[in-house]
Amino acid sequence: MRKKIIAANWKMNMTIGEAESFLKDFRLEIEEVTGVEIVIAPPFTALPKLSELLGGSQKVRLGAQNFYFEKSGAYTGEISAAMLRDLFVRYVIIGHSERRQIFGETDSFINKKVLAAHASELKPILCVGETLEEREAGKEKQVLETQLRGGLAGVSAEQLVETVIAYEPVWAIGTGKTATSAQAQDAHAHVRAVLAELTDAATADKVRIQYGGSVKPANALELLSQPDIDGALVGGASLEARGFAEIVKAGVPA
Ligand SMILES: O=C(CO)COP(=O)(O)O
Repeated sequence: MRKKIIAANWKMNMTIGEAESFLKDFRLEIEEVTGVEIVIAPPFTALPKLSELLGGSQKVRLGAQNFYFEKSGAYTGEISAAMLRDLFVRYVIIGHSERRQIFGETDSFINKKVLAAHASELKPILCVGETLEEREAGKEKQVLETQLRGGLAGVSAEQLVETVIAYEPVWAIGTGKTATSAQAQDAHAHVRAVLAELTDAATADKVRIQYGGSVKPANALELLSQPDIDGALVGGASLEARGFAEIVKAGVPA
């Protein structure tokens, strides 16, 4: 069985002080929780403090929201995989729709990051998802397939098992509109079918596929009960310790 993975994507929120106080409250809330993997992806500035406070905790892993695929050099404003590894970061979010839309990231650029992450022992959380126009035109499956094939080009079966896919329909991000559990399950099953085509069914069966887009304590259990939904990538609702802890608890095996 795939262990659920619940990740907080704090986006451009949380000062160091706010992150510290979140972690203090959150750890109390999840003291009894087992059987679920928890990831927090704060802004870069809060990573050193959280890394120090977590001290290599197995219970809460650190993620980054971005990085650049080159090893070092003249890339003003960028952060490398080795810099993240210095802070014991395990996961990195790649290809979030905000990076695709606002910062113009393409599938081939995203693919370079996925390959560089694996080469540096960072586990990618590769985000895919269609816009409202694409869904209304009935193209969502085609869009997912293009993003997956492009983003995962050259990724081996062993690496795919260490990759998390996040299905985030763009129309559900920050809008309060969640995909219904049936819509999400349908998309996740399609993602898994594409992964099976890229490798084989046994490999695809091991890959964890998160849902993201207005996940809240009130809808987490229903979403996480679907057969192909193996976790959540949570934005807004991950900024509050108790609410995020409730979502984490929805991922604990029954
Ligand atoms: O983009 C998301 C997580 O990466 C989802 O954001 P919201 O949970 O705020 O809709």
